[in-house]
Amino acid sequence: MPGVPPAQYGYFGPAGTFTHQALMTLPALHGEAIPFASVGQGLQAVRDGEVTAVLVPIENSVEGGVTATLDNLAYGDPLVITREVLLPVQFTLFARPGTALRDVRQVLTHPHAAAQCRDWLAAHLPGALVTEGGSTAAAAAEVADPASRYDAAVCARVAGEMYRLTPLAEGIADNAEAVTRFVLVSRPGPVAPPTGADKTTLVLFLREDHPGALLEILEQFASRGVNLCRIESRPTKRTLGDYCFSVDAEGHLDDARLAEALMGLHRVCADVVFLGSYPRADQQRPVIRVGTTNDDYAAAASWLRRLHG
Ligand SMILES: O=C(O)C(=O)Cc1ccccc1
Repeated sequence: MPGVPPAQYGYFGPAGTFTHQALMTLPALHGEAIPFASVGQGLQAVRDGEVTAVLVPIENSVEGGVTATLDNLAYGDPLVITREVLLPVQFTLFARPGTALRDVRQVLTHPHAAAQCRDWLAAHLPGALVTEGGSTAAAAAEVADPASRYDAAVCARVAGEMYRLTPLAEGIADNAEAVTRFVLVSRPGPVAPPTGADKTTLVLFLREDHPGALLEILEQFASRGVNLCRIESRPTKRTLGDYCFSVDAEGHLDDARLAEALMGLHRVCADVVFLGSYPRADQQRPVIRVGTTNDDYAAAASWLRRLHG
């Protein structure tokens, strides 16, 4: 179409990262894929309008939350999640051609990859120093340089092949079932309509520390029949012991039970950051409890109006 610039999608790169592979599973995103060396740089490029959206890792089934992503979304200028992608991750140890496993003294990889292969590395390379760097693919690129001090990288098979490295050991994750969750992040805009299997991400700041403060937050969800699929505390970075809560709730902003829970949270919290309602990657629909459908809420509201006579 003349005059309309093609969309540009950023991802946590370089080429060959797990995030890059996750982006490839979204063929509906037509546009140029642009790598960013850090989550922060990618998210800033969205804020600055350099790219339409960026794909970043947010959570791993073994290692937990990706704090660089959670904190940037919680404390940076407003952004929203519009999609999520789940990717099973498998790790391979790659070295420069000619290097044998017994020659490996220094290993470079991403912190989440190091954490997920910790037992294997301790058992098979007990004397090796494991250094955590930018990304798994950046580690592969570094190891490919003959002048590098690193002998091996833990990365995806595609990354090792891309940089013409030699696989020394495949499937080295301590948990073969590990899955990483990635989110596509855009500037705030109209929320896409519900699909019936949606998630809403929020960051909740307590008004003041008091007994039952967390219970008060949880009650807003529980009393409206809203299930949570993730909750974790993150330091507010103001003072030691001061936390906010990063939450994924089942449902969409257009679901009356979730909207009512949000209004309740707005009353009891100092701040509620809305990070988007988007379709669940697993398409799992919520169990809807009796009395919590949109029709139930509408009927309750019209009953209340009728009380005026
Ligand atoms: O470094 C990468 O390849 C990433 O995309 C981040 C990451 C690292 C380990 C597991 C999943 C995602």
